[in-house]
Amino acid sequence: MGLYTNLPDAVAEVDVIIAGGGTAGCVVAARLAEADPSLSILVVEGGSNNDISSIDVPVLFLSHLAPTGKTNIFYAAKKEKQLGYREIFVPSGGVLGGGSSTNLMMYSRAQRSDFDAWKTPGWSAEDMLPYLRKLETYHGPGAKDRHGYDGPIQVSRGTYRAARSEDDFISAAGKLGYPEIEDLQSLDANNGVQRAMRYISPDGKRQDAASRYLHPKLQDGNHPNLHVLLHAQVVRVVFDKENQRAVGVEYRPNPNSEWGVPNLHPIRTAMAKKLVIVSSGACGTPSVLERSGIGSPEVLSRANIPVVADVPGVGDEYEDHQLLVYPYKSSLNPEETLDEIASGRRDPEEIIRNNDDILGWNCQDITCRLRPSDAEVTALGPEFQRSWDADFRDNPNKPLTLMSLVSGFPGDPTGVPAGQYFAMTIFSVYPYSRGHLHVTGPNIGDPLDFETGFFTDANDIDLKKAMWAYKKQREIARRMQTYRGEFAPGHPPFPASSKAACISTQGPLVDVQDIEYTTEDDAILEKWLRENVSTTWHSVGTCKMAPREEKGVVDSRLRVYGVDALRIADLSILPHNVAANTNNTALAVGERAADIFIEDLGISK
Ligand SMILES: Cc1cc2nc3c(=O)[nH]c(=O)nc-3n(C[C@H](O)[C@H](O)[C@H](O)COP(=O)(O)OP(=O)(O)OC[C@H]3O[C@@H](n4cnc5c(N)ncnc54)[C@H](O)[C@@H]3O)c2cc1C
Repeated sequence: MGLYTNLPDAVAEVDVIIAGGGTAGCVVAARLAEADPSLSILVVEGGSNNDISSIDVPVLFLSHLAPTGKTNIFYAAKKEKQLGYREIFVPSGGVLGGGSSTNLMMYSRAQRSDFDAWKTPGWSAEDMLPYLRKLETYHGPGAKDRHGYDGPIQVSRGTYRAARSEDDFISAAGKLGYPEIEDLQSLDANNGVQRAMRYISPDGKRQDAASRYLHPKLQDGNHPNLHVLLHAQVVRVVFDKENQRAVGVEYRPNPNSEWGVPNLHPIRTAMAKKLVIVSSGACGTPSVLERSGIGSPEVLSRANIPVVADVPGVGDEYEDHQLLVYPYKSSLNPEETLDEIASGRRDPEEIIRNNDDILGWNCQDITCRLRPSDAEVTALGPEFQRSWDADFRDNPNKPLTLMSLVSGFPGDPTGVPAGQYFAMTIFSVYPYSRGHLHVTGPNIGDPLDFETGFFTDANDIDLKKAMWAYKKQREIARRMQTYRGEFAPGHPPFPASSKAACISTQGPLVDVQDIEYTTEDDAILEKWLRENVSTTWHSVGTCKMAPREEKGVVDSRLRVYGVDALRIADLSILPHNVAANTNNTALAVGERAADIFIEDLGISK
């Protein structure tokens, strides 16, 4: 099997190198190997293999978010004034399979108008639908022509669901005018709620890109030219003497890898005869490019890196969906939430030994796409109304926010009273705020100049979206039969005299009317949002597919401007954001990219 931690000399020169074996990287590697088994391919992945039980077993997903964990890379942003001078740490997949191996397994597809808004030949929704179908074996409801039924990734409800929470949420959302939609992932449906589908097989296994695309090819004996080097971080791309053509990569052992052997060897080089494809994710790819001399001359000069190609868009316009999470006390039973397992009251080893159905659960039972009513838009003020009129009003395909129901306390349970909780997670899509992510020196260990930019947009439109979403999710929660009040430390500290104050209740609320928030309450909410907004782990757009003069880094065939034989395939290329959790778009980018590279390499399929 072509998995290495130390590269044999025979593999030090291949046809194609893929720098990063994440979601998109695994798809590209497997599809290229499938198209031409004689093509020699080397994936250079910074992290370990994905053969870890917390990856395979869905219910253990929270372990990947522990800051001490080794399965994610935590990209540290600087303190940002508008966020109460907080430093945000943005986790991103850091093992073979990337985010698909460490994520929360929510199945969520971009909207039709998201792809169309890219305005890029070959990437419209109609162009992308065949790839969205090709990647999946779908076990859910909906129109047959929208889904795939023989692809590598199984999409199902998994082996477990909290049916009472689902029904309760759907009934409460219905009272506020949001209907249940059986397939909210059809590209066209919007403004409703869905019983969640997941990247979990019907028998309860995580469906990550490494397990489903790459390993089968590594193990089937028919792809001897497919190789994967683990625990190896790509420092930079190597060019020919004229600095025009990418001919390889320099890499070093990952000193942070729990499984790697630090300082095993110095920086080494692997050579590529045909293509170098960078697929290190939206947080990793811009740094690889900048260390290679591709980027803004000002950024490169500050970092003491000679310019190979002047491409000013690299690392600019960083975007992420902006997450807020709100916990509630509930009357749910222990088997209906994650709380017993997450708090250690139930031993995970025991449920693994018993092969309990709960193993195949990600605790996210509902997903929603929501838009505000006209009156709610107006109430958010004239600037918000202008943004809405310009960007949303006439496009009913675009939601303002995505929301999920989590069956359990959504974080570190330390200090949280024993009990059963549920939570609403909300992220506003299409943020107006932008950040950046640049290197500050030529070495891989040099600190990053990274700002998320959350809530920096003109007129605070992103903040107003979050204010609307806070009020909306709370009204849904208050109409649920299992609601027993807010878990106060997870909500803004409204004073006891306010109608918005957090409460405890012994039973469900009756005759629920919407909370009226005063100007003082809104100020408290705004401050709280600034001090608590965080990453949704959906980084995109740092090496856009757009014209170079519009901060683009790659063209529609994913060719990096200014050099030859260098491509990008990951979520850094998104020209505009998507109203979805981003794994599906990463898989689809991988599929589309693979087809482009197969054509460019002259491989006939
Ligand atoms: C905690 C978490 C929860 C999420 N939950 C969901 C969800 O429920 N549903 C959903 O749809 N999406 C979710 N996502 C988002 C989704 O997983 C990502 O958007 C997707 O994985 C991005 O794919 P990518 O190919 O662009 O990059 P990645 O999958 O991040 O792959 C990048 C790869 O490059 C490697 N790498 C980085 N730098 C280097 C280097 N210098 N040298 C070598 N290798 C390098 C990394 O180790 C990684 O394997 C979540 C993400 C995270 C992190």
